[in-house]
Amino acid sequence: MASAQDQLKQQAAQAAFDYVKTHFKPGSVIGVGTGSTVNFFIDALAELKHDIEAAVSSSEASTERLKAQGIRVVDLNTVTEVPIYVDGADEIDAHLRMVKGGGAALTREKIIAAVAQTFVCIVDTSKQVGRLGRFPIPVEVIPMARSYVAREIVKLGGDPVWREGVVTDNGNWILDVHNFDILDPIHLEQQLNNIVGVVTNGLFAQRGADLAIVASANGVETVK
Ligand SMILES: O=C[C@H](O)[C@H](O)[C@H](O)COP(=O)(O)O
Repeated sequence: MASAQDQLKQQAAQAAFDYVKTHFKPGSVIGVGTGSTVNFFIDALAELKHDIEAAVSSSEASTERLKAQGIRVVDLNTVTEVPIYVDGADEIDAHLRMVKGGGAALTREKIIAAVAQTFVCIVDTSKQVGRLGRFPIPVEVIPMARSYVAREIVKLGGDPVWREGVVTDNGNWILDVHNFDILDPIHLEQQLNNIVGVVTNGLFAQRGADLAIVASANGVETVK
């Protein structure tokens, strides 16, 4: 039997599917993120496979799952518009700023989010926070820069831990940064990006979500 949290993830995913069904223009490309919540969304999306021109995907795992559902996946370079992007998050605040990358897909997620017109974030209520940073901030680094980047992060007040053994879809490594006291997420996002050797970081504050679909025991709520 599915856990209570999985049931909430599935409810958020189903509500996102309903949103897509209402707002999606047949023949356009949909952006699809990564993670256990998105997996429920991909499974629901199969129903629309004849209307969807194609999907762009933020990970090899999601690409495989989309293809298994009969949904074509195309290279983002062949696409100029992504009207809707659906993805999960590890944390989301009231301003719809997020922490992402628990599944190491942050860089491709940030790229699709940058292209997308509407970012729909799907979460269960456990991901809602007053202030970002309880979940460690993932930072994707070029492997040879790992130690240097870690030292620079310590100067910013964080405690980086190498996610040893994990290689991203881009061939890079992840540092998970604990104990940041995040008063200004946009500023920290920029500071982390300014460290040489950082590919990107899991703070999605400059470009947050446009819409959050949050499932809790009281039902599904849409936050704009
Ligand atoms: O890298 C992974 C992504 O940012 C996910 O969207 C995030 O980790 C949430 O995943 P889940 O839905 O499995 O909690």
